[in-house]
Amino acid sequence: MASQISDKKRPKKTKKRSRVESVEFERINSLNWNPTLTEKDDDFSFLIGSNELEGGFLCLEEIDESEYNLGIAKSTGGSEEKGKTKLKKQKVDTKNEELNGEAKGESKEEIEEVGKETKQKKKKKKKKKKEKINKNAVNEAEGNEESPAVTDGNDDQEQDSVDETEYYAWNELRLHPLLMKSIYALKFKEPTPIQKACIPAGAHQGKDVVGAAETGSGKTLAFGLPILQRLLEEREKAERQLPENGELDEKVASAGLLRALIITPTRELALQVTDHLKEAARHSNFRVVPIVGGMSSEKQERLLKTRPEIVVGTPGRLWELMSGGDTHLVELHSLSFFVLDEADRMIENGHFHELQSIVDMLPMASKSTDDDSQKSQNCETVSSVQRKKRQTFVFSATIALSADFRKKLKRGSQKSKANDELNSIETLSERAGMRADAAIIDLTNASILANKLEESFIDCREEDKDGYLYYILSVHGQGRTIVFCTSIAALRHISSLLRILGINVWTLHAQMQQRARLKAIDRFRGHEHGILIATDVAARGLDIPGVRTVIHYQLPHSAEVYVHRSGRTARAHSDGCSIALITPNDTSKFAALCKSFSKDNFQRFPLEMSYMPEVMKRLSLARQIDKISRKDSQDKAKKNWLERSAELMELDLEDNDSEEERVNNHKRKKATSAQLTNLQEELKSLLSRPLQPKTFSKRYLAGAGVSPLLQNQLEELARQKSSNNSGDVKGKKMIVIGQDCVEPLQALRSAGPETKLNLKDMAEKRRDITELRRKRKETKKRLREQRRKQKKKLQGKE
Ligand SMILES: Nc1ncnc2c1ncn2[C@@H]1O[C@H](COP(=O)(O)OP(=O)(O)OP(=O)(O)O)[C@@H](O)[C@H]1O
Repeated sequence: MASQISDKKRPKKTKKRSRVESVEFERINSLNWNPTLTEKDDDFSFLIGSNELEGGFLCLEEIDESEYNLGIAKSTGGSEEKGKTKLKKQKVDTKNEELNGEAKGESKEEIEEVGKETKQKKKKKKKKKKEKINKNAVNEAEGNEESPAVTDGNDDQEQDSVDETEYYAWNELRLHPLLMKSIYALKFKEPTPIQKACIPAGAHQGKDVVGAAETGSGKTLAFGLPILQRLLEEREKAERQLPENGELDEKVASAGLLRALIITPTRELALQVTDHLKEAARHSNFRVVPIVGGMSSEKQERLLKTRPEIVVGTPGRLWELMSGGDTHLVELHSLSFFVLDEADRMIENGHFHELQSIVDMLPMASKSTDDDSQKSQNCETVSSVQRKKRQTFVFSATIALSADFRKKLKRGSQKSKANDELNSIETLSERAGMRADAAIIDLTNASILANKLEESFIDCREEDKDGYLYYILSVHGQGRTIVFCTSIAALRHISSLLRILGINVWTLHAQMQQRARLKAIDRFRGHEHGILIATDVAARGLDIPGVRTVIHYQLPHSAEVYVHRSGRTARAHSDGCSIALITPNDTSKFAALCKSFSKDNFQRFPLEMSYMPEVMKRLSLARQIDKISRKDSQDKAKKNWLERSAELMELDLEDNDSEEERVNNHKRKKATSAQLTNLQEELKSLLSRPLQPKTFSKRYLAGAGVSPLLQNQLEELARQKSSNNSGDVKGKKMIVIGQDCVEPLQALRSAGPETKLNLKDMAEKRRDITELRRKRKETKKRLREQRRKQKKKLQGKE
């Protein structure tokens, strides 16, 4: 009886405890940054810059937030506690059941039976949970559902199945258990080298960090985990200092403050970093919100009203809201972390205006000068005690390309903000308040490029580029491929050609509306063998798993962009390859690129030239179709424009053509249309066959584009045929050799060393040729001079 009474009481106690915990969490959540967490109290000033790098020319079209996981986060507070309470309740219930069993005098067998049932139930629950996770993953991949920043309590059960010993490599980094839980969920068995190096400095020593490491090496978590770690430590410290009466100091209990501001150069990157941090913060209740152009300011303001601790944004929209006086964004006194991701991109020409303005909004760290107080006028006035020491993190894969950068940082020169332009990475870091003792972690190797990246090139004439591109995509079209162009015109040209050739491609460039940009990425991400044709807007930061190949259709203007473009493949622990299409005009640019990566050898991409006649035949048809279609749409657009203009001016358009001209026009149109139909049909028939090398024998069905399914069907057909003609006559037998679409990396690896091109040799040859030309020129000059003198002599004699 006594036990029955206590059973009834226990759940109530749990509820009460959970309520207390929830209040505590709210209080801790609202606490300010604890300045004692940093090691020293040195003065530092903060100057940062940002700029809307991609957004200036885009329409600020509204996008459906929920579609892209940008919905206003529901208050996550409490779900963790709920989970815990639920779990505790389960434990209590199980205990009670056991106790009940004993109290009721049930036999051991009966108790065991109950135990078995509970186990079975647990198993079923686990299975359901697994199914749910899979479903969520699919939904997320399709962009259907918002991914929760915080999981439900069931994660506790999931964690039970984690073998923590597999994650021992993380132990030395002493991360908070809630962060480790996220790492288990992410299945990151060990920290990447940049994470290993940055976490102790950023999280435990409270240092500023300049981090440079190859593309895809996990830099986001290298700054993300220290931020979350310190916020969690701070929260726990405050929890320990909770006044005994449990009453909250009203000032301290003010709603969530902005603690970390992360600036990225592109919108897509901001959204990606947000997602990544949400995953890492899923157990710790911190809210991460993206603030980017391309969605309505009102919606962003609504997002900010939820008072997220971490904001990730692009400079343009951030500055727009800050200068508009958004309360959450201007309360910068609470800011403890300022991050510049892809920092070197931030300072590129014409992009730093907003960045500079944001920097100037940041209150100075601890010096309370007149200037400071003036600078922070726009911010909420706070006591000097509340002034926080900010940590500054500056990250990129290509920082180290700025030769003097490290030297200057080590000198610790700290210039004033006044009159400084944010035109170099050095100035940017100084203005961002980088302290002299900042940890400078440069893990880039001499070549800067990702370790597992294999690079290659194809040297070709300008007019053959399209053919080689089509060849690579159809003969080696395995895995995801990104084709980079420097101009939107080139992007439009090749995407149109490839579509005519029956290759499905998605495009991404800065003149697209934001919705379309995100959709293109989503679709590309969702297709195992997808092809994305992109400008350099996609060069930085985009983390799409399974990108196997990067093709440089046009060479980029700088070595940095080449590194970032190529870095879309060979990310994390995967490998990948890049192929650059080099025309004679590009050779010197390419040689300069190789020089900046300290590379002598570059591999030539292996080509099976017997495919090329067929490739060129198809391409020629596609070009003709493209030309006719373009002309047609241009004519239509011109006609529409004329009609619209006339309508606006209330004028009547007169047709001045004579009858004869009209008839001729009509005939021309008809002929063009017939020509178009013929070309399309011809191409269709070519495309219906697999792309075959010239040496193709009718007895063998082979070629690129034979899918495994088609190959199976054809093999089956061949078997049927041969069994029907059991008295097989020579020549009638058909053999199917499916062209196993070999992915470019595989082709490159099996190509052998003879395809290597020695750039040193190339450079020497070029030097020899230049020298030869110079000598020839000099000889010519000398001969001309001699002839002139002889002529003069002869004239003098006469
Ligand atoms: N410790 C880890 N173990 C395995 N994978 C990881 C780890 N940390 C991060 N990753 C994964 O590696 C991929 C690349 O990470 P991230 O985007 O942070 O790289 P990055 O260095 O910022 O690249 P970039 O320079 O191109 O922006 C991501 O998919 C991320 O989930």
